[in-house]
Amino acid sequence: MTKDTSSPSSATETSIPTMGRFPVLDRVNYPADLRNFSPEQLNQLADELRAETIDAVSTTGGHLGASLGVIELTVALHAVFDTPDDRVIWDVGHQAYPHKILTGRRDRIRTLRQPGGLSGFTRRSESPYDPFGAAHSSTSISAGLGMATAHHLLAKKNPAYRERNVVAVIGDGSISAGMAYEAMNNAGAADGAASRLIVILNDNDMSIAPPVGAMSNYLSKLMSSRKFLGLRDLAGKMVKHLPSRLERTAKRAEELTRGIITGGTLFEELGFYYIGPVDGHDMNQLVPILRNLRDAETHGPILLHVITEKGRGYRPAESAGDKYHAVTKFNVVTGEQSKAPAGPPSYTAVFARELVARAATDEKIVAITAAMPSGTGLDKFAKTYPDRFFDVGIAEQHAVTFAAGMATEGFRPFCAIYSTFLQRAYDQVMHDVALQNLPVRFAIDRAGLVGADGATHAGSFDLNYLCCLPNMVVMAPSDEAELTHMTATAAAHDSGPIAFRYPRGAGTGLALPEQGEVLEIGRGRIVRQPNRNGGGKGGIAILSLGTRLGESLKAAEQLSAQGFVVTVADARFAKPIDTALVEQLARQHDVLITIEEGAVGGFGAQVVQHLANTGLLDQVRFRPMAMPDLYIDHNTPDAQHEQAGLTARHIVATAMTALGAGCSAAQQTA
Ligand SMILES: Cc1ncc(C[n+]2csc(CCOP(=O)(O)OP(=O)(O)O)c2C)c(N)n1
Ligand SMILES: CC(=O)[C@@H](O)[C@H](O)COP(=O)(O)O
Ligand SMILES: [Mg+2]
Repeated sequence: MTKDTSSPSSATETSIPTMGRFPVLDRVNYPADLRNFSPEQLNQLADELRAETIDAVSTTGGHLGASLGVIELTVALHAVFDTPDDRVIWDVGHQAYPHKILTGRRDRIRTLRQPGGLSGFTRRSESPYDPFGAAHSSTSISAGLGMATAHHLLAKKNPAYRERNVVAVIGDGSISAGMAYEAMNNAGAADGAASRLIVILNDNDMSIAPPVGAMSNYLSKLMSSRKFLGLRDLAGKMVKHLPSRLERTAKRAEELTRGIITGGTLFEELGFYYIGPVDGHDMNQLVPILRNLRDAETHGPILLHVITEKGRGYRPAESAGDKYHAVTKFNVVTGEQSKAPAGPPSYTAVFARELVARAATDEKIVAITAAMPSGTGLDKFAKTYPDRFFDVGIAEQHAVTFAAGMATEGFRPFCAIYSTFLQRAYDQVMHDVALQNLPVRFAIDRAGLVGADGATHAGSFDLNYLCCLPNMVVMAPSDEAELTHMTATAAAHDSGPIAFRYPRGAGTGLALPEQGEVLEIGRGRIVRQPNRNGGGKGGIAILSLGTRLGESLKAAEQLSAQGFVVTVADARFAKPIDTALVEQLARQHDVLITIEEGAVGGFGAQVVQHLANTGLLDQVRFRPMAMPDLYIDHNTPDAQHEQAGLTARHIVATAMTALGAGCSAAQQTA
């Protein structure tokens, strides 16, 4: 997967360079504009929409491959369904760029993922055509069933109410998650409530990496064992009155009694009416099929299985291993993506390097990812130790409990999951790991603010949800050398669960140690010790957790240039905190600032609790700095840190304000 390292342009640059080049697309501002198009016009619209999507993403970067795979489906859905009254829900939402273009957002499509611009995912506040916001996967069927049920209740009360069609489009990768099955389990038995729910399984045989698991194998078999449904087959299968659930169950019971196995699909067994597979790029099939579904007087939940190709219609994407899942800005003609200037290795790479090195001498180390092998760096581990690497699919909950199971048998599992996606597995972390004190190692990537993916992907809450769990050890490296040490520490920590969180992107560039050292649990370090020139107490202490240490040191320089005594310490551990260090800093300084890249209630809360319990809170002006109580939108990471108030400037201001509340002469002793 390619990383987006391009610097975003301003969201106010909203020119439409392709205007005039696309005569059919130019006529469409909203879906209503295309509903009377002829089949030829719809096909041409799809071609133009594809070209427009490619052109736009070439200037912004983003999730291109998935969008290219659903161009025809997007046009067909908006041509057939009465959106936004009929609801179309895009699972994950990373494939919704063409949908955005057709739903009144073409003039802003070149602001995608840029500061102040369109989100890279669906978002309710952006458009009525986005009935459900997403970015985390596998939510669409549940949300769709909820909407369908709500409409059903309204229709029951008011016979004049038109029950809306609800279409949930979910990918073959996303349907591996438990939530999708929970939803199907519910929908398949929901009787009338799910009667206008249509699930479209967009099967492109790709996740971010090639898909894994039995479900993926099953879909491949389903695909290869059946030819594409043509219109003639469909005529037989789809009549105006689709068989009711009761009729289907009766037919199935009768067939089973007679010993006939009709090859019913898993979806049929779950109570869905399965239609497919269908060529998802053939508009001339898609439109009549969708019309038929729309017009059917009764139907139960339906699963329409469409086969598509990720990256379709753009050769560089079609031939790329990752199908251009996520790209930087690129040259449309060559497909060449802009490269980040050579810089220090990413935190992800540093973690992977140390884990691979540790695994060489420790055969109990195993590594687990939930469908993010390249994003977590575990693809490197997989290459070296394929037997000890497990990609469990988009299934974070399962990943955690699977790791717990391995830990019970004496293995040393490293569960590498992005902070935001680990939220999915919280009960598993608590109930299956922490409560049983099992030594699962959580390598938590993308901690803190992540840039263009925005609030849905920010790793804001892991410190909060982990630090409150008994038995859990929580670390955060301040640089990549520290990450090496923490990886080693986690490997050596057999007495219970341990987590370490690190950010997206490049490290500081410092030389890496040959090998990580095992750190003493709960011990921080002082990294800047002021010269008190024989003076005693006073000044400012900054206790930083994680990679805000650089900003803390900058702030210290600025404050000491103004004559203040400043100590800077690297907490290393958010839990257990280094109580001796905290007490020392509180006793020796007038102001104690903590800083962390996480929501209020994480590391700072641990420190304040200790200060309060020891009475030290009454003796020091304590100022915890954490993220503000809001969701920070997509932007450059620097701008996000600025908005979060977590830069050197903010630390200085915090210190000055605290000092202004009663600055003593002792503080000026530097
Ligand atoms: C809960 C969760 N875990 C992981 C991800 C990261 N992720 C985003 S898209 C994606 C692959 C989705 O595959 P699929 O549904 O088949 O869609 P495609 O990209 O193939 O169109 C993954 C793993 C996520 N968004 N949400
Ligand atoms: C859509 C999605 O969830 C992923 O593709 C995500 O955008 C990856 O983020 P990174 O680029 O940080 O790996
Ligand atoms: Mg897919």
